[in-house]
Amino acid sequence: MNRLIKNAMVYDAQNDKQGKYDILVNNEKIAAIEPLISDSGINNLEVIDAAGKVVIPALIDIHTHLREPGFEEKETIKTGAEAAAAGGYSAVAAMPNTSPVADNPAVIEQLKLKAAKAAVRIYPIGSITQTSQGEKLSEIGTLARAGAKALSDDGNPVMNSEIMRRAMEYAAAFELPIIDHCEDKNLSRDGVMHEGYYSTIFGLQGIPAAAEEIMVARDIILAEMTGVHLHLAHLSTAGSLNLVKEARARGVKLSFEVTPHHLLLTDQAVKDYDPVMKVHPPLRSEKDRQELVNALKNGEIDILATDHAPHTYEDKLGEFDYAAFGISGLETALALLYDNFIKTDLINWDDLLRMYYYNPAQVLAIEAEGLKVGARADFLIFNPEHNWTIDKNKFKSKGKNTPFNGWQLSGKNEMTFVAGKLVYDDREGRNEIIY
Ligand SMILES: NC(=O)N[C@@H](CC(=O)O)C(=O)O
Ligand SMILES: [Zn+2]
Ligand SMILES: [Zn+2]
Repeated sequence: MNRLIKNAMVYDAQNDKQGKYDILVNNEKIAAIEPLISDSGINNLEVIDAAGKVVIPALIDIHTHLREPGFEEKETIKTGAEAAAAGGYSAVAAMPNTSPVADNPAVIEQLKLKAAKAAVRIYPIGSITQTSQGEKLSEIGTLARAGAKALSDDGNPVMNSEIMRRAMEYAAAFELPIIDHCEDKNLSRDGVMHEGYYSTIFGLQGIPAAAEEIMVARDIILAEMTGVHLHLAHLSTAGSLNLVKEARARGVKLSFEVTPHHLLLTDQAVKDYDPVMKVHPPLRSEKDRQELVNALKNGEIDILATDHAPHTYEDKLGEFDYAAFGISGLETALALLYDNFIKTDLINWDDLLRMYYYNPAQVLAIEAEGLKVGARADFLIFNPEHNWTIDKNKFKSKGKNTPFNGWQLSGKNEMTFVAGKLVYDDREGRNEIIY
C-alpha cells in the first residue's frame, strides 16, 4: 500500500530536511521525500494532507517499564506499547524489573514474542544482577545473545561497587551499555521526597541529593576504569550535572537522561501529599530544576526519557509514605516538551530529535535513519495548533498516575507510523490504536 503525506513541515537536520515536503510511503519504507510529489499514477494510494503539521521521526524511549510478566494489573506489553504509539514513539526499551526479573533469556524471549505483536518495537533490557538484588551477576553473555540491548537493575541501585565493576567489565566485553539507577540506599533510606526545605515543612522523610550524586560519582570512576558505556538514568540534581560535565571533559564514555517531570516539577508539588507526585528520584528543588532546564537549553542533555512507571489506582492510593514510586509518562512527554520548551524557543525540533531519537538509538545500538529515501517509515504527525487538556482517563496506559492531569497544552501527536503502518490515529479526536 502507498501513502502520500502532503504539505508537511518536516524537521530532520541529520538528513538535511527542514521545510515543506511531501513524503511517499511504500509499504514499510519511505519511497520519496520531495518538495512536491504528484499523486497521479500511483496505485492503491491514500493521501493525507498535513498542511500546518509537523513531521519528525517517531521518538525512541530508552526508559520504559512495561510490567509484564508479573504486574499485568499495572501494565502489559500490549497496553504499554499502545501508550507509546499514542505518545509518538516507534520504539521503547523495556526495563527488566518484572516478575520474574529479566535476568535470564526466557524472560527476554517471551518479551520478544509478545513484542512482535505490539503496536511499537520493544527492545529488551536485561538485569545486571540476579533478580536485581545486587548480589550475583546475571549471565551477561546469555542475555546479550538473547537480544538484550542494555543492562540495568533499574528500580534498584547496584550498591556493591565490586559487583558493579565486574558487571561493567562483562558489559564492555559484550558491548552493552550499563544503565544505572543512581541511589545510595544508605542515604535515601525510607525517604519519600527530596530532602530540603519542603520535606521539613511537610514533615516527610527526605532523600538527599547526595544519595544520587555519590553513585553518579562512583559510576563515573568505575566507567573510567572499565571502559564500559555508562548511561545514567533519570538524573535529577545540579550536582549530578556537574559531575557528568567534569567526567566528559576528562573523556569518560557516558551518557545520561532527564525526564520531563524533573524538568517541569519540583518538591513543592508534594504540598497536597498526593502520591501522584511520588517518584524515584524525587522531584527536586527549584534550583535543581533550573539547572536541568539550563542544561537542556545549552545542549548538554544527551537523552530525554519518560521513565514510564505505571501503577494501579490502589498502589497510588492512601498515605504518601506508603504509595508506590513512579509516574506514567508515555502519553504526555512529547506534548509537555513541545508546549514548554519548543514552542517557547528554548530548544528546537532538531534538538528534540537529538535527545529523543538519535542519541537513544546510538546508546542502544539500534537503527535510526531518520527521514530519507529507503529508511524505515517511522514518523509522527504533530499538530502544533491542537489545543487539548491532559485527561488520564483517555490514556491507553493502564497507569493513570500522572501529575499532569488537567494541564492544558497546545500541540499534540495526531498520527504515529511504525514501519509504514499507521498505529495511532487521533484525527478528529479518534484516539485510536490500529493493529
Ligand atoms: N521511577 C520510579 O519511581 N519507579 C520505577 C523504578 C525506577 O525507575 O527507579 C518503577 O519501576 O516503578
Ligand atoms: Zn530508576
Ligand atoms: Zn525506571
